[in-house]
Amino acid sequence: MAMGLGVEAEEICKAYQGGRYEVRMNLYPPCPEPERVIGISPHADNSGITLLLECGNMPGLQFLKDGKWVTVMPTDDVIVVNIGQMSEIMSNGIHKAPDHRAVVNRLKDRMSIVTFCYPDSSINVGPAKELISLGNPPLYKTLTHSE
Ligand SMILES: O=C(O)CCC(=O)C(=O)O
Ligand SMILES: [Fe+2]
Repeated sequence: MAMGLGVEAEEICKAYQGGRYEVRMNLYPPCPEPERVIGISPHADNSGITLLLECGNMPGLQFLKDGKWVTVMPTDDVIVVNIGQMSEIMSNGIHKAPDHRAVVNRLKDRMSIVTFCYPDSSINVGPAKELISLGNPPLYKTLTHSE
């Protein structure tokens, strides 16, 4: 990601050296009235990146794209990599932390295993200095992950 942005990788890596990984397992039981229920409400992750495994070939994960919910079809041996808000800040908005949600279905259980990669909670994270110039002001505050 640093290479793609043309910024110093060391700065970004430093923030993750004392970082934290959090694993969450979500289980969505089948629901007789799925259209009246939401599995996880729309949100953006506050991680740096999120690694998401959809288990059991049951779709449910949706991302908001151009105002429409788009389903991510589970694919064998594939991990979905999602951008979190801390990366949106570091990239000064070039990488977006997209809104997503999970819906339920009436047929069977769905499970996802999600790993959130967080920067060091006490390190200051702000837009990378290489991305800031007179014409490109910082669009985000510099803050720590706990803030
Ligand atoms: O279960 C899913 O596919 C989405 C889970 C999710 O977005 C989350 O745990 O933050
Ligand atoms: Fe999420």
